[in-house]
Amino acid sequence: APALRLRGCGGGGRGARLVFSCSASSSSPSGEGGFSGKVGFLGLGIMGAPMASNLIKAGCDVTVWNRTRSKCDPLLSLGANYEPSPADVASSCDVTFAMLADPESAVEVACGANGAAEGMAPGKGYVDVSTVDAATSKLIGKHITSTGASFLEAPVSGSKKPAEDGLLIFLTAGDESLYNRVASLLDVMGKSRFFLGDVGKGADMKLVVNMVMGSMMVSFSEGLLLSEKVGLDPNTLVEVISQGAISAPMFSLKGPSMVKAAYPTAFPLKHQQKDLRLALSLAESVSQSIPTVAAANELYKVAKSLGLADQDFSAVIEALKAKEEQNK
Ligand SMILES: NC(=O)C1=CN([C@@H]2O[C@H](COP(=O)(O)OP(=O)(O)OC[C@H]3O[C@@H](n4cnc5c(N)ncnc54)[C@H](OP(=O)(O)O)[C@@H]3O)[C@@H](O)[C@H]2O)C=CC1
Ligand SMILES: O=CCCC(=O)O
Repeated sequence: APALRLRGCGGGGRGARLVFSCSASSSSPSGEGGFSGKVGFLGLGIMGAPMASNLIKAGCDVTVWNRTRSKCDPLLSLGANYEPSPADVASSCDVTFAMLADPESAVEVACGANGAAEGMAPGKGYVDVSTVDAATSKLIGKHITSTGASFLEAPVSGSKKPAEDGLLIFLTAGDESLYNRVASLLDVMGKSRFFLGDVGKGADMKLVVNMVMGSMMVSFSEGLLLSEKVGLDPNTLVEVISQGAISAPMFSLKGPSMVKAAYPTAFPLKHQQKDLRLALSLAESVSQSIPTVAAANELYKVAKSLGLADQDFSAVIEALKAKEEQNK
């Protein structure tokens, strides 16, 4: 019998809440209340590959596509099917997930030539788990729903390791019946899910979370460098922080390698900068001032110009080091 597992489920509508419930479907999406049908997955990068892999391992019938074809191979070895375009995946599957880099690629894959919308039809669903802004998500949703299919945005909190471990947090919004239909699939890939209302609310939540994270990383970087400059061991700073009120897994996880100037990529710096850019635009849309985020964004831009776009976002500390050098 499948093991019982605690899962957090966001309540519906406005003011979503975290309600814990027991789910008996941690390892299998099929069964009562589960998903029966074919699942498509578009975009097999750092996040998409382990998410699709977990669906396959849970027994789902998965069909994959990725712009760079070779990234499909490990999934095909696990038993996935392949289709040569997003449209072909969408037309051969009941529900299709997409995990793309940014707004431009998410729109291209969903709405472009041979895009997923071309393969959509009534009864099918499209779940975009990429991090994009609300306007992009609404545009994609409009294309998908114009075919009679349903649309759910479901960006995720959690990085490479939670994706591998099936411990992501889904921030969903859009079609609530599609949300309920794919709940068991989300539970294979994640540890909790929130339904936040109309399309755009999931994207907004994701950008707010990531803008906090991006600024935290800059502040942490400044602390590491200052501690070293005043003769403290930055490793001790990491340890002290880990025991106090500002303890965060991110600091404990990334601090030791940052001290060694190593930035193995879990969350690419270029994506963090994209999220800060989108968060700044979100804040602008409601005349909210977010000066700390604006300053952090400038540092990520400097880091990109130093050739660090594909390193982990913790490499932003190198932008501070470069500024130090300039000031000498
Ligand atoms: N990494 C992380 O920790 C997290 C990332 N995210 C978000 O998830 C999304 C994916 O992130 P991640 O997996 O890390 O990113 P990657 O850069 O590893 O993967 C990006 C994916 O997008 C595809 N892609 C890029 N441009 C195009 C295009 N023009 N047409 C078609 N496909 C394209 C890539 O294809 P190809 O292989 O051909 O390049 C690849 O499959 C991003 O929105 C990111 O912000 C969210 C939570 C955590
Ligand atoms: O978008 C990336 C989020 C990374 C994380 O939540 O650890």
